[in-house]
Amino acid sequence: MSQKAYALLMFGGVGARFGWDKPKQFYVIDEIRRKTLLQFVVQKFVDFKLFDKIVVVCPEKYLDETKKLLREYINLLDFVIGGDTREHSVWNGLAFLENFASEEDIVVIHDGARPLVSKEIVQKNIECAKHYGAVVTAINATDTVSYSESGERVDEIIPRSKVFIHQTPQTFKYHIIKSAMESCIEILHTFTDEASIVTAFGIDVYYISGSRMNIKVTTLEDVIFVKRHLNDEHLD
Ligand SMILES: C[C@](O)(CO)[C@H](O)COP(=O)(O)O
Repeated sequence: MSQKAYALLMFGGVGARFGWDKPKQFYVIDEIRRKTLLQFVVQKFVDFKLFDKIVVVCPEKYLDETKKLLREYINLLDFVIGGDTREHSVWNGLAFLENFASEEDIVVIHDGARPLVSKEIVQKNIECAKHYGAVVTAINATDTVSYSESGERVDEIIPRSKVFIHQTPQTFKYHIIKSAMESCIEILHTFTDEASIVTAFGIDVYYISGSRMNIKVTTLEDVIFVKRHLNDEHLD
């Protein structure tokens, strides 16, 4: 039986930390091709040609604008309204997939705010999730990392070789992510990613090597980094 692959592209947030009057997905990050973050990421996932379905999760308030910007690919996409937190948005995406997905199908969850992810990383996620059931893209910490209860002074140094920074995609067999989220539905808001939920559910999550280029656009400085990279790429 061939396993299908579904992408959940998370544009559910309103970008409070971004400091702009609209959510960051509407910011033009590719000035040469005049593409917003939203258009850039969706086009990338469409071009990968790895998915049976691509689901765009976005805030209700911006659904019309999102659809308008993506009209070029509208027949290739499905749209789901996000929830109050990231994990509620993912849950809404999974609930939508219930109509299509089989237990063993693969769900690739990706932050809409990570435009520089490569096809290789996404492919590796799908391959490894077929084998392991649950994988997270991650990189090693290269700075020294400490733990602090108060946030004012260092309590403990954590050996950095043992610290992994989670990125996306995070990829799972449908039944694993669905059962894991169901099991903690009341406390979804306490989690910041899906790997944490699946780990809390007692299922092993395996690392896929990420990339330092796969940054999450959180602030306007991050946008400058991405824009510069895309401009350089265009000049090459
Ligand atoms: C999922 C994530 O990218 C893993 O590092 C991160 O937790 C997303 O955080 P955000 O608060 O949705 O930006």
